[in-house]
Amino acid sequence: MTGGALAELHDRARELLDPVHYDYFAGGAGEETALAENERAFQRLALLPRVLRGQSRPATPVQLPGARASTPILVAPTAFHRLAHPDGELATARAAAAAGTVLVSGMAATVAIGEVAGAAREVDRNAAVWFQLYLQPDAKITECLVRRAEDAGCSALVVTVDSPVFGRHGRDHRHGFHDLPPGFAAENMRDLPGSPGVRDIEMCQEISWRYVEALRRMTGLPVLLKGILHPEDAKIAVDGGMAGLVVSNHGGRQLDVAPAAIDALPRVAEAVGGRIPVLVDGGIRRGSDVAIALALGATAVGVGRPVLWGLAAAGEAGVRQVLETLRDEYEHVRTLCGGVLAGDQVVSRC
Ligand SMILES: Cc1cc2nc3c(=O)[nH]c(=O)nc-3n(C[C@H](O)[C@H](O)[C@H](O)COP(=O)(O)O)c2cc1C
Ligand SMILES: O=C(O)C(=O)c1ccccc1
Repeated sequence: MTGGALAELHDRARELLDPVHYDYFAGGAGEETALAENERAFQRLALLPRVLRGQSRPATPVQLPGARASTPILVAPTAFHRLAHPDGELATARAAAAAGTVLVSGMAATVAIGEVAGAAREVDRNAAVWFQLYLQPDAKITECLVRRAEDAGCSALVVTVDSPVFGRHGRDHRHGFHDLPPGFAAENMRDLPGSPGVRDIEMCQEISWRYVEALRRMTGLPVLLKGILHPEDAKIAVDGGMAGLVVSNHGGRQLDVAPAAIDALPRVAEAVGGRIPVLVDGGIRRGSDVAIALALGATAVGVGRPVLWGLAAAGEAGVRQVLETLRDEYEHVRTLCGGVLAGDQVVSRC
């Protein structure tokens, strides 16, 4: 459940969306424990403000791989935006560019990456768009997707590594929702080598670090790994030349017994030791969640479902409202905290 200032947009989205599509966006894996924990974990945390620090006005830009964002609040990759709004990923891209932040556009987008990146650049010619992908068992397919992202002008790749198999989403199963309705397609998967039409996205449990290394050699783009929770995996990623990590349990849509992303962040940040940026997503619903994540060592955060609610409620303007609200709240909280956010300011409410 979305609390705070974004609750109304969530309610509006729920009213407007087909209930099957609403449940696809809202739902999680298994008993939805990881999904609920992502939000609950933030409620268990509080921030100790520092005082009398003679602050300057808050400016909160962040340097990220291939992007300088004006806020540390990114759009996380989510699938099938045209199910939320007819403009789909084009609207999301325009809103992210207007907010001066990075859109991570998904491999499972319903608009092709070239058009998505083009829409962002029409708003701001320096807009940064990253491309999220799942490594495919056939390296030729992965390589073709990488070239499409490069040709589109994407400035980084985000490889999602928490999905050796598809998550089991009970709500989708109960609705019999397994495929996009007619008229919608995962447009990045169209006309790939050896497959006429739209190819299925494959999850493959044989994918290993060797595939990541092959990808790194395939492209000059920075590569981030998304879905890291274990500190040892974070160390392997740093040693393997990754440009960044996203601590994430995939919004509670993969391993249901996974911890909340924010609870996994401190150990990952410690293992990385500042060598590369560490991002986190899952359960970010208000500005104070952003502040807590940054205090615990994140460089930036990703926002998934709230962006979908904004998109469903009001298209581009709705996504802009989500990003602007989170930014405004975050800057306010940061100022009240004395303009600093460090690990020693985070305390438990329990
Ligand atoms: C409907 C939906 C689709 C998603 N699709 C993808 C995807 O294609 N690739 C991916 O890496 N993550 C995907 N995610 C996970 C998000 O990138 C992100 O990890 C998650 O939504 C963050 O949690 P939040 O929704 O609580 O903000 C999806 C999430 C949702 C809700
Ligand atoms: O729904 C998801 O969470 C997701 O990651 C996904 C993966 C492939 C196709 C569509 C969505």
